[in-house]
Amino acid sequence: MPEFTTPASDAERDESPRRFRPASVAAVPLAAVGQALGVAVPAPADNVEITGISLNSRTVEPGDLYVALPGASRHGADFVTDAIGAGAAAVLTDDAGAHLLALSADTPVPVLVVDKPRNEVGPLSAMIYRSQPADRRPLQLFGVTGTNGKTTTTYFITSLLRALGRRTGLIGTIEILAGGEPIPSLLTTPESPEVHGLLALMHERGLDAAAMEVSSHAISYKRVDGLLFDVAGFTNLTQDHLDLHSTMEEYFATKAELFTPGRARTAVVMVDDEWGQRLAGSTEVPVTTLSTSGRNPADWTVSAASPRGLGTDFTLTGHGGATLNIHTGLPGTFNVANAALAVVMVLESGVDRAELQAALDSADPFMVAVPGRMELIADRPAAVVDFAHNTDALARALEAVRSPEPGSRLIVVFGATGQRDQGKRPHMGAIAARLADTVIITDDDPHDEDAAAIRADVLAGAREALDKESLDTGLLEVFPRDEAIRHAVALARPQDTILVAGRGHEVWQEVKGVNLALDDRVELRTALTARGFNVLRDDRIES
Ligand SMILES: CC(=O)N[C@H]1[C@@H](OP(=O)(O)OP(=O)(O)OC[C@H]2O[C@@H](n3ccc(=O)[nH]c3=O)[C@H](O)[C@@H]2O)O[C@H](CO)[C@@H](O)[C@@H]1O[C@H](C)C(=O)N[C@@H](C)C(=O)N[C@H](CCC(=O)O)C(=O)O
Ligand SMILES: Nc1ncnc2c1ncn2[C@@H]1O[C@H](COP(=O)(O)OP(=O)(O)OP(=O)(O)O)[C@@H](O)[C@H]1O
Repeated sequence: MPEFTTPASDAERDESPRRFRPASVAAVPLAAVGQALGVAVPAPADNVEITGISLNSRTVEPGDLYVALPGASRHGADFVTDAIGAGAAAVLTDDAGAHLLALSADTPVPVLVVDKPRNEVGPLSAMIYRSQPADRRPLQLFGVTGTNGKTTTTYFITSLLRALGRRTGLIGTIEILAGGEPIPSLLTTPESPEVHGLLALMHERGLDAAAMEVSSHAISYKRVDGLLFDVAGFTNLTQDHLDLHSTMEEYFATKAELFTPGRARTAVVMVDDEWGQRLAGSTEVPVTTLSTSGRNPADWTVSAASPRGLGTDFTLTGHGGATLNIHTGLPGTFNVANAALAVVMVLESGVDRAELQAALDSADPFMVAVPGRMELIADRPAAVVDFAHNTDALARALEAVRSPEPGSRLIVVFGATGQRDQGKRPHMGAIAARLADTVIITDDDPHDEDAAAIRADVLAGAREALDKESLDTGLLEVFPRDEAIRHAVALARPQDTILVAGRGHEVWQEVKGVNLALDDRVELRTALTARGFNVLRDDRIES
C-alpha cells in the first residue's frame, strides 16, 4: 500500500486549477452549444468546434469554450485574452462580462452571452464530455451529502464496491481516484467541467462506479448541475457553513436540492436527526430511510451494535426482516451510521443482498483506513488524528475516543478555522471543555483572520462552560499548532488519550496567505517517538 507523502517545504503546495477530461472527445459544433443555451450563433461561427470547457483561463486548451464567470474578486472576462492565447475557441459570459469585453479591442472568437452562465456550465459540460447516464453506462454514480460523514461514507462505498469486484472511482475532499495515480484534491466537489471530465475519464478507463462527495458549496455554486446520481445519500445536518447559508433552513434547503427528480434517481436518507426526517418526508425521489437509533421508524434499522477491536459489529434489519451483519473498523458510533449508509446505498443501486453479505464477510471492506478520520497514530497512549471541525463532530469524536480505563485522561488539541462560520467557535470550546480533561486551544487554518482573536473566541466558550477552579489545570492556549501537539504529548501518560482534531489529512496550514507545511499526523508521530512511545504504521485505500 502506498504511504502518505508529506510536503518537504512550504513552497511545494500546488493550487493550480486542474483540468480533467477523457483522452478522446468528439467535437461539438458551437451551433449545438448555442442551441442548448437558446442563443443564436450566426454563420460562420456555428462551425467552430468545441472539444472542451473551462472556467479558468489557466486550464484552457485549444478548442475549449472558456466560460468567463463573475467572481468574488475578479470577473472572468478579465482573463479572456489569456484564454484565447491558450486556444479558447469561443467564450460564454454574462452581460457584465460582455460589457468588459466590449471595452477592450475586438474579441477574435465568438462570444455567447446569457444571464447566468454558471447555471449553464454543468449541462454544457455533460454535453461536451458526454457524461450523461446513457453515455457513461455502466458507470453508476453515488453522491453523499450532509454536514459530517461525506468523506468517510464515500470511502466506505468505494471499498464495498471494490470488494464486490467493481472498478470504482472517488471524488472528494482528500483525493480523486480516477483509475490512475491518486490526485490530491483542491475542493471537496470540483467545478462541473472537472466533475464531468472525470466521469467521462473514468468511463473511458473502464471504471463502472464512482462515489462522490457533494458539499453544500457545490450545490450553491451549481457544480453538480447536469449530473444524475444513481443513488444520493444524506448523512446528517448540524451547524456549519453558516457563513455561506445564513440560516439552518437555508442550509437544509440547499442540501435538499440534491434530492429532486432529475438530479437523483433514488435517495437513501439517514433519519436520525430532524433534518433527515424532513428530507425523507418531502423528497419526490423514491426514498429509502435508515436509522441507527431505532427511535424513528425507518426502512433499515441498526441493532445489536457491539464493540470489536477499535470498531463495531452491528446488524442492519430491513424490508421483511432481511438482515445484514456488518463490521466497521473505525471507532465511533457515527462510523456505524456511515457504514450503514454505505451499505444501503449500495443495496439500492441494485446489488443482491446475499452477494453483498458475502463481500462484507470475505473482504471486511469497512476495515479501510480513511486518511485523517479517526486515524490511530499510537495505542499507548492512544493518539488519534481526526477531521472534526464543527461542534457536533468534535463532540462525537471526543466521546468516541474516551477510554474506559480508570485514571485515564483525555487531552484534546484543536482550534477553529478563520473566515468560516464564526458562531461555532465558542460552542466548540464549550464542548471540548465539557468532554475532555485537558483542553489545548491552538490554531487551525486562520486564513486572513487574526489567529489570536480566533483562539480567544474558542477560549471564551470553553471558560464559560467550566467552573473557575478547573481553569488553571485543564485549559491551555498554546500556539503554534506543532508546539501544541508536542505539549499534549509531553503531558500524556501511557493510559491517556490524545485527540488532535480539526485538520485530519491536511498537510498545509494557511496563515495570512502563506501556506505552511504542517501535518498533524507527522507532528504527533515525531513527538511520540521522541518520548519513546510506539507508533503504528499508515494504511490507506489503494487507487
Ligand atoms: C467561495 C468560492 O467557492 N469561490 C469559488 C469561485 O471563486 P471566485 O468567485 O472567488 O473567483 P475569482 O477568483 O474572483 O475569479 C473569477 C473568475 O475568473 C477566473 N479566473 C481567475 C484567475 C485567472 O487567472 N483566470 C481565470 O480564468 C476564475 O476561474 C473565476 O471563474 O469560483 C472559482 C472557480 O469557479 C472556485 O474555484 C472558487 O472556489 C474556491 C477555490 C473555494 O475555496 N471554495 C470553497 C469555499 C469551497 O467550495 N468549499 C467546498 C467545501 C466546503 C466545506 O465542506 O468545508 C468544496 O466543495 O470544496
Ligand atoms: N456520521 C457522522 N456524524 C457526525 N460526525 C461525523 C460523522 N462522520 C464523521 N464525523 C466526524 O466528522 C469528521 C469529518 O468526517 P468526514 O470527513 O467523513 O465528513 P465530511 O462530511 O466529509 O466533512 P467535510 O465536509 O468537512 O469534508 C470526522 O473526522 C468525524 O469527527
